[in-house]
Amino acid sequence: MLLRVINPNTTASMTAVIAASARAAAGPGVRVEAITAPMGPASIESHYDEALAVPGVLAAVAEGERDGADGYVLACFGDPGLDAARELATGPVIGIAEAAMHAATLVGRGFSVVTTLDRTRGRARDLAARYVAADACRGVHACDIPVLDLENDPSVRMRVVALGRAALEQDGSEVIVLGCAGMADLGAAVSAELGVPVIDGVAAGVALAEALVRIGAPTSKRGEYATPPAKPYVGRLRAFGT
Ligand SMILES: NC(=O)NC1=NC(=O)NC1=O
Repeated sequence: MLLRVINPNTTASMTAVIAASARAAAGPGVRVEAITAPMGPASIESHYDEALAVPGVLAAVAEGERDGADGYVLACFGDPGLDAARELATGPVIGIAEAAMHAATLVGRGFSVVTTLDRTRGRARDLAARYVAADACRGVHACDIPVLDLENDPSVRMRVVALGRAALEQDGSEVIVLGCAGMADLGAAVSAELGVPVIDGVAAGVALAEALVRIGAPTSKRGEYATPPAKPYVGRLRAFGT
C-alpha cells in the first residue's frame, strides 16, 4: 500500500518531522511517501496562506494519482484543499484536523485543541463544527509560537504541556489534540506529562487512511467528489486546466 503524506507548506524540515510520525504510525506493508508542496507558503498561519497552499496540495495529489498512490494525508491542521483533493483522488484523502478530531471523540467525551498562533483558532473551531458533535471540541488554545519556530524553540514542549494542562482544567476536557503538523513529534511526551491521550493528527491521519484502503473504501465518485468537469484555466493556473 502506498500512502502519500503531503506537507502543504514548502518547508522540507517540517516535512521530515511529519514523515517520522507518519512512518511510525504506518502498519506493515504500508509505504509512506512524504511530499513537500511544490509551491506555496513556507508555513500556513492565515486564511491567505491556506488559500495559496491549495494549488500545491492539488499538484501533489495529481502527481500521486499518476504514481498510483492508494491514499493521501494532508498534513496541515487547516486541512487545506481537502474537498478539492477528494475530487482528484481515487483513494481516501484525510486531513489531519479531521483525523485528530474524530480520533479524540473515540477516546473521550470532550477534547481541547492546542495550536500555534491565536489567529488560527477560528479555523480550528470551524473545522470542529464541520467534523464533530457540538460539545466535543471544548476549547481551542494557542501557544502563540509561529509554525516554523516549533522545530527550533526548546521551550515548545514545556509550553504545549502547560497550555494543555490549563486547557484540560478550563474546558473540562479529557483529550488533547495537537493543532499543528509541526507538533507531530510531541504527542508521546506531552501525553506522558498530562496523563491523557494526546492525538497527533499525522499519526491519526495515516491510521485512518490506511484503514479505509484496507476495508476497500475509496473516495466515492458518485456526486460531490466526482472528477471535476473539464475546462480551460488561464494565467498562472493554466497547468491546472483539463
Ligand atoms: N494551525 C497550524 O499551525 N497549522 C499549520 N500550519 C502549517 O504550516 N502546518 C500546520 O499544520
